[in-house]
Amino acid sequence: MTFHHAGVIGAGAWGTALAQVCARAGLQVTLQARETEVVASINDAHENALFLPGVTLEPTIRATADMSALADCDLILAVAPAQHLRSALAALAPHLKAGVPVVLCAKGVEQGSLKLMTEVAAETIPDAPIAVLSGPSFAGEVARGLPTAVTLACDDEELARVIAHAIATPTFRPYVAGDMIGAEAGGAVKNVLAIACGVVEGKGLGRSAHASVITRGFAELTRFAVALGARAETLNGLCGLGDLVLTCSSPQSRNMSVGLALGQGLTLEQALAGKLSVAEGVASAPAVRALARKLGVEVPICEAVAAILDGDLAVDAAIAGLLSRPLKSEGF
Ligand SMILES: NC(=O)C1=CN([C@@H]2O[C@H](COP(=O)(O)OP(=O)(O)OC[C@H]3O[C@@H](n4cnc5c(N)ncnc54)[C@H](OP(=O)(O)O)[C@@H]3O)[C@@H](O)[C@H]2O)C=CC1
Ligand SMILES: O=C(CO)COP(=O)(O)O
Repeated sequence: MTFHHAGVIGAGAWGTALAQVCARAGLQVTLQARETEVVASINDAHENALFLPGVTLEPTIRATADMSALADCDLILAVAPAQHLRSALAALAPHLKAGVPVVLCAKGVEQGSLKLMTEVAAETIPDAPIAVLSGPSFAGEVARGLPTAVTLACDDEELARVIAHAIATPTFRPYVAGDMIGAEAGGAVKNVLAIACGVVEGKGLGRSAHASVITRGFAELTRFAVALGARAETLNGLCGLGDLVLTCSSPQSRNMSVGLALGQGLTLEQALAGKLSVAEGVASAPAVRALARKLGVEVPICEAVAAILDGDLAVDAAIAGLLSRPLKSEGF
């Protein structure tokens, strides 16, 4: 199987960056956006002025508002945010040819249903071969051609390899893996943990606290993913540890910047005011909390983040609560 024409759903920052990657990898690219101004900006000025300003896009990328324009694609990358993936895939379904693989790129858990993105895809496009792309990748960096490596997970190893080769460039290295649940759980939970790290930063709690939250957060993330059916080793890779370290370490992360604002005393409403872009951890935190409770897994940092976002727990009380938990073991 070889691919020639990639369709990208969602022209936010990441969809646009992935369209850029695919174009650089030599694929014909059709990028579907909902806003006509985004379509015009990409087609006329080769820039996504709304979601990824300042990056010159490959001139071969064609944007469209019309989902039916993806009917000729032999590979689809679904990059709508997690809370909109269901409606985006439902809109794609009538235009999706049999056998065309769909790569899920959103990082989140669906609120209400508490479903992972692969479960949403199983309900909306049940016959499509599915893969998951996740890992440390700030859209702006990737779109500018700065190097990174990501996880491309799929049940079908051969398909994972073919997709990885089709979208790889000298600066974008997909590593294949067989564990889709691990890849998507890693991406969803690291966003919640990045909010926690932002709070640590905003409160000025220091580098040691920051490293402790990343490490205990990683334990939490792995526990949660394994309870969902993931393999722990997947979380040691780019889609787990790799993305956690990136997102928890830079205010370039929308999730970390929300946490920073909360730590500095802003309300959630103030932290999100005027922002077009998504901080997926805000919607995923309550879903991760609910799913963890259902699975009987302890996720104290995610619980604290969800309670802060709900307005049920003040930041200082959340910090005091985490610090006063019974002492634990790292293993004997
Ligand atoms: N930005 C990044 O660095 C990275 C982001 N991701 C993940 O990619 C996903 C998309 O994020 P990103 O591209 O950054 O998004 P942005 O915040 O840049 O853009 C917002 C996106 O939301 C979409 N959107 C808003 N409302 C709706 C709606 N009602 N229905 C469908 N789509 C809607 C927009 O679609 P439209 O264009 O059609 O308006 C646009 O794609 C997220 O899950 C994110 O975690 C993963 C790796 C890196
Ligand atoms: O997923 C990302 C990097 O891998 C982007 O993180 P933010 O959504 O927090 O900006």
